Amino acid sequence: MESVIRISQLCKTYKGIETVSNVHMNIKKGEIYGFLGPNGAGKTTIMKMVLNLVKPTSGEITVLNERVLPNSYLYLKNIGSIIENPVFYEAVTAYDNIELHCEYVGYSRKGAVEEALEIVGLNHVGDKKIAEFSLGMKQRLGIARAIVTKPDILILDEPINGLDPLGIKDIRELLVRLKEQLGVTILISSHIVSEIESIADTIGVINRGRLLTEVKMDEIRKQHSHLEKYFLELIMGDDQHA
Ligand SMILES: Nc1ncnc2c1ncn2[C@@H]1O[C@H](COP(=O)(O)OP(=O)(O)OP(=O)(O)O)[C@@H](O)[C@H]1O
Repeated sequence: MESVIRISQLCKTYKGIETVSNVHMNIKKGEIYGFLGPNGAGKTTIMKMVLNLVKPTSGEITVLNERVLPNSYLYLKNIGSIIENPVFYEAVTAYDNIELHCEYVGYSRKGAVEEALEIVGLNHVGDKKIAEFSLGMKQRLGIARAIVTKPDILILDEPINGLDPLGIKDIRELLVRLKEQLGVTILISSHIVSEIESIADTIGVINRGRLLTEVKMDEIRKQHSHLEKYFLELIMGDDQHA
């Protein structure tokens, strides 16, 4: 299957400390790639490098067959993203926030904002100001903003953070729908294994800046009862060698 994001020999050093070390990843078209690792493992840094928000120290990133270079930006039109907590204009309505985003990225399609709000289940509160939104509503709105331009790729950094169990279920179902109905490729990070277990096609596990494994969920299911056990064994085994 075709790779939409290819990462090879990727390294990032901050103040002499290598936080991402020789990482290789292959995210295939139309899959949900669960990017798992403990706090501080390097997930956000890698996602930021894919989005050209952080420049790699060395290595190569290719998105939709285009090499990401320091001044690349056009490829970003194909990607919707949430990195860390989504930030909005608090005094502006949900609808206007998404519309402002569309204007900013130069996207205009009639009904796009309504459609995105509907997909994430916020169509009834489009005229509410963000100041009145709960954390879960903001997370959903972050996804609405990420999908409003109908991107081929979604990069979601811990999008389920702070949601209640029902909210988590909704977002999971939404991501699967986006994959199945729209063929969107999704890279989603988490440090909570159970959030990812039921929806991911492939798992990449990162610890201390190194990718320990990249494996199909089907393979894990064949050999292990739970992803959590597999994940903890990998991380603890790696930490023992530190
Ligand atoms: N701008 C920066 N300057 C210095 N160190 C940084 C910077 N950004 C990240 N780091 C360090 O890089 C490492 C990886 O951080 P990163 O945020 O990528 O991890 P993460 O896997 O996303 O963690 P979490 O699950 O907590 O969000 C951490 O040790 C962090 O302190």
